[in-house]
Amino acid sequence: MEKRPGRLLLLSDLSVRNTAYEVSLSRSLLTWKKRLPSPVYHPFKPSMCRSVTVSEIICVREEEEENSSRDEGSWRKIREGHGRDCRQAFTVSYVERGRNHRWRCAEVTFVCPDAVLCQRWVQCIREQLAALGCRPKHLLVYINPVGGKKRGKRIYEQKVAPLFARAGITTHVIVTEYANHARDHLRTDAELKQFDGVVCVGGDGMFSEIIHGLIWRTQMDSAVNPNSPEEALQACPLRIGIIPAGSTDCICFATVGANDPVTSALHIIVGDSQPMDVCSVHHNNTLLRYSVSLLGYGFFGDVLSDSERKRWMGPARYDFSGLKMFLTHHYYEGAVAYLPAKGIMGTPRDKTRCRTGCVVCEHNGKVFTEKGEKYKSAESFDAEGEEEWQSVRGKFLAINAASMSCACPRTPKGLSPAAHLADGTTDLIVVRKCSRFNFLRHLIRHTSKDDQFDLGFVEVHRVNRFRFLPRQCQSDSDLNLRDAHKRQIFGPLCRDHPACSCGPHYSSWNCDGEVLKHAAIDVRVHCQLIKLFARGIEETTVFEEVTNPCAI
Ligand SMILES: Nc1ncnc2c1ncn2[C@@H]1O[C@H](COP(=O)(O)OP(=O)(O)OP(=O)(O)O)[C@@H](O)[C@H]1O
Repeated sequence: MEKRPGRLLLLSDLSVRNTAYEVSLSRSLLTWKKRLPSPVYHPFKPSMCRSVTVSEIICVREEEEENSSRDEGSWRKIREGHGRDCRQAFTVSYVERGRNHRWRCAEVTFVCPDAVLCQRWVQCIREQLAALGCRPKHLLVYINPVGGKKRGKRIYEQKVAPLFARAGITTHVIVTEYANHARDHLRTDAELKQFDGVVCVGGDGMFSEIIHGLIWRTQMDSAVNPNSPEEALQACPLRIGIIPAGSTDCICFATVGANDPVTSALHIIVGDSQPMDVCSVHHNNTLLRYSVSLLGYGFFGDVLSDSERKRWMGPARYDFSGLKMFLTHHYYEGAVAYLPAKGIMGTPRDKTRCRTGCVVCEHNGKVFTEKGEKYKSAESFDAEGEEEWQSVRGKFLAINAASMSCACPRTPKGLSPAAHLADGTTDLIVVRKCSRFNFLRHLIRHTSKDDQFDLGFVEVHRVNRFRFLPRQCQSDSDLNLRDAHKRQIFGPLCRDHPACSCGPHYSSWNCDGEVLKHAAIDVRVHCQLIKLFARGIEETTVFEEVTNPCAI
């Protein structure tokens, strides 16, 4: 109903840079059309007609137009006609889409024939913005001053704070003083009721701190035990914004489509909301960590552990450790048990991609909300779920669980191209022991059009939950990977021959870039546990980018 052209709230002849425009406002759109001297219609000429959705207007402000040289001509006539300068103008700041999912704050100033009309326009636009309801007014901001190139504070002060101020958002800013400062503050001290959202300025490590603090706090406030893998966790009420300022900003890239502070700030201002699944990772009824992107054992676990020891190399350490781990070709024995996701839309090998307004996430989100009640108690979960567990045993080069596509500039398709941000599942990818050549084929396919899962030694399953137990882990509670790493120091050259008893028995789990200290883990997906100030990656059409056509 709202988008019908008949529901115009205002329609006036105003001028933009001395040119006459017909300007209209409905509940959903602000449109300005050039008044043409000839009736010839030019639908593809960008300057003919512009429109911006009201939900993407950042703010409106009144201007007292000054009589500058560029404003000569028609303006002077108005003044002469009225005997005094009564012109009024208002400026609308709005979101303008650039290339590669980047957003910018654009402005257009409309000059009105009189002050009363100007005030009517300003008031009407403000009323529409106030009615949106989803926009944050007060935010809690954590800045990591040492993340990435140590530019977090400057990025926030120069690029983000002025936009928040313009949009009328107030903030409480905390510059962190030590690792886990933000997490601990959120867990205990933060007065969360005061805020409409939490913003982190930093990289993936900083985002991880925020979700660990927020999820923990939400469970404490709801009397849910986060250490029990059987408990259905309570969804966090506050949305999280990420201003990318780290050396790895994968979560921001996956949810916004760009690593750009201004784009992220604008998604926060317009009050976007993107739900996201979170995996809880437990060991022996103790919570180890939460994960939103990748859990990797074997290859990706080894690359992370090795690269952590080579931090002095900078970002090149990932390439170095990746090559080293490919050449050493470790494999590990163990068993994976998993619960396949049932009754859902989508498979890990279909062609769908998780994009803004994803129907798979919406459908599966509903399915899991309805199923949620059944999983609330351990008894009902076991009784119903036990017979559906399936398992894979053997020797593996890699076991990965991708809760999102994990696309990044290095692997544009991602580890699991069809994985979804908020469908309540994770894609469990099992790469069995194979030759180096075959493993290379699998890795290379991440960067080509070929299906990386279409290989005999690779399995992929969309699951709700999985458990991993490494071989020789009879009493897994004692398994401490620090001992396994010590062994690696003494036997780095002979990995493929267990007979030498010099190869490592265990790899370690890479949990969103952090090394887990236990190999035996129990992972459960919590559907849409958190929400971000984002909207997923938008499908862009050439038409939209070039013309911004008028929608009325
Ligand atoms: N004031 C601080 N001093 C030291 N460490 C901090 C501080 N604030 C946050 N941290 C920690 O810094 C780590 C890295 O932060 P962040 O993710 O923002 O940057 P990054 O450069 O992308 O990191 P990395 O490359 O290590 O993933 C986080 O794990 C966080 O816990």
